Amino acid sequence: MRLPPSPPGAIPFLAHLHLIKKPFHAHAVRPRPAPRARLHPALRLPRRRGRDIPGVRQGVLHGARRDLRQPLAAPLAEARDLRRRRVRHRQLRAALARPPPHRRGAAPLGTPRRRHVGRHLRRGARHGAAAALRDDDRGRRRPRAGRAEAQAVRGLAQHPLMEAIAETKAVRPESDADDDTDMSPEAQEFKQVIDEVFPYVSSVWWDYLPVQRWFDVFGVRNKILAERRRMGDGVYSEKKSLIAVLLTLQKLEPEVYTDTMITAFGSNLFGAGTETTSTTVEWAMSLLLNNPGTLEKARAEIDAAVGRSRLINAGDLPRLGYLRCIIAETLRLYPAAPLLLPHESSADCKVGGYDVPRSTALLVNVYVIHRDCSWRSTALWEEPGRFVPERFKGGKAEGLFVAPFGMGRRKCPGEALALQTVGVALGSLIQCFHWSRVDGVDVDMSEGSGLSMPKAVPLEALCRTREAMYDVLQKL
Ligand code: HEM
Repeated sequence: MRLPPSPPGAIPFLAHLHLIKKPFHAHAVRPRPAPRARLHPALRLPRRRGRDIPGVRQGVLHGARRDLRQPLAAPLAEARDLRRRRVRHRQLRAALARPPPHRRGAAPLGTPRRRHVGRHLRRGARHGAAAALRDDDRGRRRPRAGRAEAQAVRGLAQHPLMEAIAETKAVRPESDADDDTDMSPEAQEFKQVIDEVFPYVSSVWWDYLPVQRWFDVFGVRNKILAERRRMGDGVYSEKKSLIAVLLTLQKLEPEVYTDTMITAFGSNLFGAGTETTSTTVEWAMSLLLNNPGTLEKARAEIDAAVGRSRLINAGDLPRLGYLRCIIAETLRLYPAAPLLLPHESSADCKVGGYDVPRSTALLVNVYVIHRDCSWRSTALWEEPGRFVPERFKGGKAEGLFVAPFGMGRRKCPGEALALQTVGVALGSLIQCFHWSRVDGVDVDMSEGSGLSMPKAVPLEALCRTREAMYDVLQKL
């Protein structure tokens, strides 16, 4: 068996665990691979679930891309949940859980049931995004004059999701408005849960210490149980939210669409969709603030395609090619899930010419792949560290590997909604406000650690309403 090479330094019990540094995607996976290496060396980690198989927790590079693109019914696509034991079915399984029944192997891709659900999800998402971005709501969420903080940007991106999934308002009604927050109490509560729990569930070594099976090392289990109790049994609505759609399907197939499944699916979507989307908007705004020329170009495009007499909406996005390039370039440089979700081989297989035994945990490091310039002798990305949206113009990046939403059967089901939400949120910010950096200092672009690769230093910027948009905003 030709196992991927391992770096030196493994010690008993911990294997390579002590070598892992934060943020994981940027450090642990770069133990200097040989030039043109097809696969990063594999880190060995403590045994999982008592099986005598070393966990390979590693970024897969270069040649491995082909293997990963092959029919992903392949063993690697399985991604069995690594944390099933601890984060139980009902709440807060977030993106870490097994897929809901219609996304599991039992219902093969393309079966009528899967297509049916997919169609409803997309329709529900469109409905939610459209409703959420109704002009009257958006006006209240605009950053106040002066300083805009990451929180305001997040609220803007979060709203369509909350609306699409549960018809839950993210914005406080005018009558209840106070000066501290625009968020509705439900939105605040949800945000609090995400903020509290995400740093824990994204911990890397928590997964791998056998001792955590007996002790709740970080108090995570208790936290999740407490939050589950607090959140109750889910939010139901008669309107066409995703949850309402699933409840309709429940009537047709009650054994599949159980209450438990719907509750878990709802929290999965919330968990997987909010931070990723809002983080992407925050990274994009940060990049634009550091590249004012690009910001101006995007604004000119919006002015030409949308005008100044109304706000941008989702229907405008197909005509805003440059804005879409900005989003693609942001996701290339700062993919919200830099290691995708953990995949696990369900059978022995080969990746990049190496044998990968069954039950090996495999992390695909798209962060590194997206910044790779050394595949074969041809440069993959020119100046990969630079923000150049033009590289996506006119399909120029076609054939290059960009997979911020993953690939195969476990690919992100929220991709269309995410691109729409990010597009409208970012487009509105560009269209309505003049932006500048605080004290003229470059926005700090360091990456923090966490499942959705947050910024280490939350974005703070100065904004001023554009005169040309003043009337439009006044009428909201
Ligand atoms: C910019 C925003 C987003 C990014 C970058 C993103 C990225 C990803 C990635 C990389 C995966 C794992 C794919 C893999 O392992 O191959 C994933 C899974 C998932 N995403 Fe997203 N996502 C985003 C937004 C959303 C939204 C808006 C939703 C839902 C409303 C969503 C729902 C999910 C779910 C449920 C999964 C788990 C799928 C499964 O386990 O089969 N995501 N996402």
